[in-house]
Amino acid sequence: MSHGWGYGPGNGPDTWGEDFPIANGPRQSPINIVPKDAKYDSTLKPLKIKYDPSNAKGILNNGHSFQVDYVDDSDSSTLTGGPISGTYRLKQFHFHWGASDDRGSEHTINGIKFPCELHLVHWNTKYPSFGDAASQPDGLAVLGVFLKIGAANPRLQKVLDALDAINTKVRTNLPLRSMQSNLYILETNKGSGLTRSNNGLLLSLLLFYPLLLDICRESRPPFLTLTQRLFFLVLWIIGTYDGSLTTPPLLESVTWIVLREPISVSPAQMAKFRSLLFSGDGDAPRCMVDNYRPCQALKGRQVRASFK
Ligand SMILES: NS(=O)(=O)/N=C1/NCCO1
Ligand SMILES: [Zn+2]
Repeated sequence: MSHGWGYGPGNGPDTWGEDFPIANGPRQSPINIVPKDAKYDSTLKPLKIKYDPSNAKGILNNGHSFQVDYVDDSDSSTLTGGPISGTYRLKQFHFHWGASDDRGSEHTINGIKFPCELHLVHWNTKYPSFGDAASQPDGLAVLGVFLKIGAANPRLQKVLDALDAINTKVRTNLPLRSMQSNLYILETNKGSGLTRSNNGLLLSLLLFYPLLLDICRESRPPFLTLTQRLFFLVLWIIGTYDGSLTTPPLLESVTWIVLREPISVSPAQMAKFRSLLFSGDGDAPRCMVDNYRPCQALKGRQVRASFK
């Protein structure tokens, strides 16, 4: 039985070009980001993230990573601004990580690897579906967030708590009922009049909360109300560029938006990621680690940044 693509010695990233020749294409991902070579682009608009936790529909182990899938039949969870035009809907998020803390991220910064990288995958609503968008040069936008070793991330823990139920590769989504209430990070300050219904900036995934709150603290002019401060939330982009999916079919349809600020993950939480298996029930167990593609050639592409 021919094994599909994976991260092992016989089916890893250096073999993907056999079935997916685009692996050697002109805009492959990930890449090494060299901040001093990135071009500061003052025209980059503020990134606007709006996620509705009730859109989360399931979590699954797909044999390459685990992902949380979102209902994407409306514009209730979207990404706008930054380098993209129009509205992109959240489809799913997933992670890439290493067998040890010295590796695991797909993008690198000055050659430095992080232990883990979060990808939030969005599709351009100018196309009828994710599948249609995925074959278009401006079809997808993926937000990349690095995870760095530090304090345990209580909000990340809510996601990791679900992993015991998807330890092996499965084909179906595990309902997320128990997690939905926790998937949201922040009840924005009710006193500020920002409520679930009317707040377009309801903060996004639990994974961003500490990040956004810190940015809010750093960037907020003291005289502004929380409401106004929220609109000053700035997510610094360390690198945005035209790239591809980093997993087969490696389609060159992704606008990558890699954030500068990492979020924290504890060693114990990293151990939880590493407790997953690539293998399915009944197969010889193979630990799900090192599920990252190495950096690809830049091939003349310009990487832009939202800060000097
Ligand atoms: N790592 S990645 O580029 O986000 N890859 C994928 N594949 C399907 C959706 O996102
Ligand atoms: Zn990914």
